[in-house]
Amino acid sequence: MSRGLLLALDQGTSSSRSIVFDHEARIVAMAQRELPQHYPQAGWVEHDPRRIWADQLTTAREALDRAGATPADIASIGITNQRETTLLWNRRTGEPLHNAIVWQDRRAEPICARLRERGLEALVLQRTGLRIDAYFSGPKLRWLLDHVPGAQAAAERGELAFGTVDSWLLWQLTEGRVHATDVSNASRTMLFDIARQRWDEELLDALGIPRSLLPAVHPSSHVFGETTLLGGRSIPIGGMAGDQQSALFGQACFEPGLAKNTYGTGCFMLMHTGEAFRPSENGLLASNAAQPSATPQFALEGSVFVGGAVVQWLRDGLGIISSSGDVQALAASVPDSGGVMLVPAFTGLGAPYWQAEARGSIVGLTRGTTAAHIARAAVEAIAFQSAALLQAMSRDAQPIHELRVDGGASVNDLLMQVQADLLGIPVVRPESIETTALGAAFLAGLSCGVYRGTAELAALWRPGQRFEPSIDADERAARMAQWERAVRQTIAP
Ligand SMILES: Nc1ncnc2c1ncn2[C@@H]1O[C@H](COP(=O)(O)OP(=O)(O)O)[C@@H](O)[C@H]1O
Ligand SMILES: O=P(O)(O)OC[C@H](O)CO
Repeated sequence: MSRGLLLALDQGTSSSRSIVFDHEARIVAMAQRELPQHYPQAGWVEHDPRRIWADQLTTAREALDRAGATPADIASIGITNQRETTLLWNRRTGEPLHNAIVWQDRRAEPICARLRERGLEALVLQRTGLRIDAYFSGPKLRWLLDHVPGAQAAAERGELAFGTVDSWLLWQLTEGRVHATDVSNASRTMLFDIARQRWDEELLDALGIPRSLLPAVHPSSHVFGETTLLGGRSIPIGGMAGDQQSALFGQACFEPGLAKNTYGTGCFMLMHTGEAFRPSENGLLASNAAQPSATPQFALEGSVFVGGAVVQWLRDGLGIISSSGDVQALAASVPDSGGVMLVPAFTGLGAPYWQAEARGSIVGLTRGTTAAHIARAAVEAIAFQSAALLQAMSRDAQPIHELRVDGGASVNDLLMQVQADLLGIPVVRPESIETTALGAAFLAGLSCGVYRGTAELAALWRPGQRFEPSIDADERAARMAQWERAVRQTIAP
C-alpha cells in the first residue's frame, strides 16, 4: 500500500536538495549536493544546466533510498527553485544552448537601460509588479538571443524553449514531454501580466521575444506531468513554485497580512496580500504568491542583499569568529553594541533604499569598542534592515501581527530576539525551518488529493520558538531612528 509520502525537489542557488516528507509534514529523509558556481566575468554568474539536472536526480534517488521508499510510496512530487535563473534549450535534442544565467548575474543591465530610456518603467510596474532590472529573466533571455549565434533565428522557427529552473527540471523529468511553469515563477520573468495571469504581448514585443519560446503557465498546485525516472511506477509532478513563494506557502501564510522572512546569505521577506493586485509605492516588488488554484493571489517582496553574509564577513574578512555559529556567543557577551552601528552595504542597499552605489560603514567607534560590539552591531544590522523592509510593507499593505522566520541564520536566538524588539511583534520560528521544500510538498499534496485544502495545511504548521518584543515603543522608535541616521551617513557621508 502507498505510504502517501511527498517528495520535494529544492533546487537552490548553492545546492540541489531532495526531501521526503510524510503526510504530517515531518522530514523522513533528505539528500543534498553543492552546486558549483561559474564566474566567467565580473558581475556574471552561471550554472551548468546538466549539472543541475544530474544532481537533482541523484539527490531524489538518494532521498528515496534513505527513506526506504519506492516510487509507489510517493504520492506526488513538488518542485521549488532558485527563481529568475534563465535557461534556453533545443526542443528536439534537449541540449542547452548556454549555461544558465543566474539571478545574481548583472550582464543584462544595458538591455534594461534601453527599456528605461524608452520609458517602459510604469508599464512594467503596472503589468508585472516589478522594477526594470537585470535580476529578472526577460532581460537575461534577450541577452541570450542576442549573443548565442543563431539563437534568435532558431527561436523564430520554434525550435527552442526558454525556462526557469522549474521548467528545466519538469522538462527533464517528463523526458521532453512537458514545457510548463507556474505563476509564481512566471511572475519573476518581467514578461508576465500578474493580474490577468498570461504572458504580456506588449512586454514580449518590447523585448523582441518570440511566443514559441514560452512555457505554458499553470497554478502552482497542478498536475504538470509525470515521471518514471525514479523507478518503474510513474509519479505525478503535482506542484511547482519559486523558492521564496514556496517558503511563504510552507509557512502557511495563506491570508493577507501573513508574512515570512528567510534569513540566508541575504534575506527575503514576503507578505501575502490577498487577491487584489496593487503595485508597491514603497520600492518593494509585487509577485504572484504560490497559488493553489487559478484564482490570482499576490505577495509583496523585499530583499536584504547582505543578511547572513555579514556574519561570513566577520569570519572571513575580519577573522573575529571562526565559524558562523560563533557569532551569537560573541555578540551576546556584551549587553548592546556600545553605540556602534554597522551598515553592511557591501553591494549597495536594496529595498526600501535602492542605493546601488552605497558602500558599507561602521559608525560610533570609541576607544572602548571591542570585537564583541562589532559582532553585535553586525547581528543587529540584519534585524534593522529587515525591520525597515517590514515598515515599508506595512505602508503598502497592512500592519502585520507576527513574523514567521526560516533560513540558516534564523537559528540565532539573539538575532530573533533583536528582530522581535525592533518590529514590536512576535517572531515565530517553526519546528522545522525547511519551509521552502515543505511548501512544494504541500502544493504537490493538494493537487493529488493527499490534502483537502489550506486549512488542513495550516494545522500542520508547527510553531517552534516564539520571541516576544522586550522593549517599549519609544525605545524601538529611538533605535530605528539611530539606524536610519547611520544609513543616511552611509549613503551621503
Ligand atoms: N548562528 C548563526 N547566526 C547568524 N548567521 C548564521 C548563523 N549560522 C549560519 N549563519 C549564516 O546563514 C547563512 C547560511 O544560511 P542558508 O539558509 O544556508 O543560506 P543560503 O540558502 O543563502 O545559502 C550564512 O550566511 C551564514 O553566515
Ligand atoms: O536559491 P536561494 O535560496 O538563494 O533563492 C534565490 C531567490 O529565489 C532569488 O530570487
